[in-house]
Amino acid sequence: MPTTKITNISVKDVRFPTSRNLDGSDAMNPDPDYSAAYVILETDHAEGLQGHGLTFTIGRGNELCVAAIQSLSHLVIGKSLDSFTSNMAQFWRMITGDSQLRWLGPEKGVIHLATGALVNAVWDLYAKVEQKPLWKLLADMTPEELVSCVDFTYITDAITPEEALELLKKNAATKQERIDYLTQFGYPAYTTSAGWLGYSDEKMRTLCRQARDAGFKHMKMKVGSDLADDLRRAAIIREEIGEELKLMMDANQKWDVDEAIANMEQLGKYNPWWIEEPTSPDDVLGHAKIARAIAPIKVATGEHCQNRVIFKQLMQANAIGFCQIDSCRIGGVNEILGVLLMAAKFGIPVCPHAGGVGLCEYVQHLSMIDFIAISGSLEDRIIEYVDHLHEHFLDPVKIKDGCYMPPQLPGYSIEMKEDSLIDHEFPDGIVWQAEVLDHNNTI
Ligand SMILES: C[C@H](O)[C@@H](O)[C@@H](O)[C@H](O)C(=O)O
Ligand SMILES: [Mg+2]
Repeated sequence: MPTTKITNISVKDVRFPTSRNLDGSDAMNPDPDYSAAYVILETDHAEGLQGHGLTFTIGRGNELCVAAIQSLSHLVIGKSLDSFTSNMAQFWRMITGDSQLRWLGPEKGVIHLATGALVNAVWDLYAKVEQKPLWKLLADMTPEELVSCVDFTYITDAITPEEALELLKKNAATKQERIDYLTQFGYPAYTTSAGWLGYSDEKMRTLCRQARDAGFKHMKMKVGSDLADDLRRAAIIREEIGEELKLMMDANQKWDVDEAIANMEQLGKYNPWWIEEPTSPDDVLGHAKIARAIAPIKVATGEHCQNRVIFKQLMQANAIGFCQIDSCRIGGVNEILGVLLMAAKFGIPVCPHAGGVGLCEYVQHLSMIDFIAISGSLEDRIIEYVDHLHEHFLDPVKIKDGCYMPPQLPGYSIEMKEDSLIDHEFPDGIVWQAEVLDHNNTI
């Protein structure tokens, strides 16, 4: 088969005016405009295949990610896909190892968000060329092949390639059973759609009822603005969902460590399963202190965890009960696989961060490969689901009875419709031009 060459890259600043309805609002982020720094890898493939990837932001600053992706583009333009896929760990080290760009991180912040978009676009292209959805491409790899995708630099004190191999080999013989299970029942999801901070009590009640009727067994609410308000809203949600559904709380980094402990003492009355991002995402020891103080309520974090090293420390310090990988905050599929392997070794369930734009489409593949080949378990594992913006994707997620059904089309499910990309391009797309008109009319 002829090799596929990456001939060019285009990068787009795509934004959705979600702040209009306060969708996605939380205590730290009251007015997010869900956005994507969106990459298209052009190729010379006979069927015109392209690789698509994005990194998620909440509006202003998306242009910085676009610029960072452009700065990385020389690392892939003119190269063949085979030269990457023949040694995926080396590919990832090459992308994160440009000595001048590395200075901007290393492996954190805007440059790492950009890495996530670019690396994921390469995986999307790889899966399309192989004509498999990404989860299946990974599921069909031997344990040796899967381990060879991971850069173990800085994590060998937590897991070595040999240990990873052993772990994967244990699950290899029974992979098909779990694929069959997913095909029949799907992967369990939880919803955050009802619990955004900016929603009225009435809207929250209606959405709670709808979510319950749709078969969800877990729901997440936002906390962290005002304790009295959090307690009042938690009481309303419990009234609507009853005691048997699991309730999770998300403070989006609002609290100091001791404040988190004190507040959770009171919110504990509503029996939360986890408290998410109780404090700064960089405060490993702070998370550990909170975890010790509020047990059996668990601590969850990860959507702002900057790389595998911080995930490693959170696990080593017994600071988290749930690991919330984010598909494009860290450096894409390769780095995520390293985190999934560490989580499996430490026995910590992975419940990915999703929602935003495209994150549900992405993470379903990651949880599925975790179940099929890595942890081999569904116990205490659920994928976040938010009911926004799926209509913009060519292969949107399919939810059945509160579960994600395995995607079937080749790729990483992240390709957006052409019209959506054009209409939402910032600032010239018609959606943003209409926003400017609205704004001028109201002043
Ligand atoms: C600004 C965003 O909507 C966040 O609130 C969201 O990602 C959230 O933390 C989540 O866990 O879904
Ligand atoms: Mg969160």
